[in-house]
Amino acid sequence: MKPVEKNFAWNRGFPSVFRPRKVQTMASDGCYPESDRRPNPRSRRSVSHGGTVHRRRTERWPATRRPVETIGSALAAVSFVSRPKHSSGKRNREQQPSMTSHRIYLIGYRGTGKTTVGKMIAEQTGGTFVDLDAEIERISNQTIQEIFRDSGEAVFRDRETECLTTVAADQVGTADAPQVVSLGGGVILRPQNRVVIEETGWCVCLTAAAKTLVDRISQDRTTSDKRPALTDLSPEQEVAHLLSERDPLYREAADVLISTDGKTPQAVAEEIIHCWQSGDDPAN
Ligand SMILES: Nc1ncnc2c1ncn2[C@@H]1O[C@H](COP(=O)(O)OP(=O)(O)OP(=O)(O)O)[C@@H](O)[C@H]1O
Ligand SMILES: O=C(O)C1=C[C@@H](O)[C@@H](O)[C@H](O)C1
Ligand SMILES: [Mg+2]
Repeated sequence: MKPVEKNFAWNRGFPSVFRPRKVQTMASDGCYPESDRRPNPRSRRSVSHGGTVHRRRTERWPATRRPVETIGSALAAVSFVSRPKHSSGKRNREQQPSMTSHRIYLIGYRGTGKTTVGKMIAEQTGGTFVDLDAEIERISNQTIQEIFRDSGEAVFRDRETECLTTVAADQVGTADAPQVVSLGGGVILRPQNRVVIEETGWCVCLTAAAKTLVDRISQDRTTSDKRPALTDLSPEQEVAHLLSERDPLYREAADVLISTDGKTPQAVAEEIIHCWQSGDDPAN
């Protein structure tokens, strides 16, 4: 079921202008066929509009999907997706008994602010913070750029799943001081990652218009180390096409969508903290 949105503009302005140069079908692990990979990451892949969309949650928990409601003016850009409860300590354990951790996952495309906002939430709630990309770099002793260059995206995705699984296994955080985990922009590509996210935390998806993302990514000083090209398209084309491919997956994984356009990271952090502390969908 699709979330109702406000200020949600991933694909705005990019419908037919930017066509992929070559269309490939994304495999279920979120990567492209090995045979199509070339050594240089910048020329390694093109993008697909036809990537597989896995409908895991509607198949597993059809009864828990509910219509989405937007909420009042203070949180006008927040959309609630259909999970029954989140993990702020008021989770309905009968419905999802495996959920015992107090964890906020942040997902969203590169540049939506997951790392920046995640740190703020942890600081302001007294919780702990984990950045999954930083964990992957730590266990690899390489930057993400170097992992892509030396080992390829498939190895990066394997390490991403490994790190996510490790982090998710910890029973950490409290309702007042949650563990905040900022995930990589592509973590939602693998169905198994989405299951882990679903079962071990409350998931907030940050969004922004494609142009906003291109601007933030190009201006961020960590981009050369952390954001290798994912296609051989221009930055603008890459963002537009990957957003269109990932959009359904972000929505599937998210409990809440929050637009970050025109908001400071602090304002975004406050929205998320407010939602977390309110303990349930405010519209209910
Ligand atoms: N709400 C915002 N307004 C303006 N700039 C922002 C906002 N959020 C983040 N930024 C800036 O965008 C850049 C990317 O932010 P950040 O690294 O937090 O994104 P990310 O979602 O973690 O990206 P990635 O998926 O690549 O790790 C940084 O320079 C950050 O300061
Ligand atoms: O969007 C993506 O696929 C990525 C986003 C970053 O967070 C990193 O995880 C890496 O650069 C891949
Ligand atoms: Mg980040």
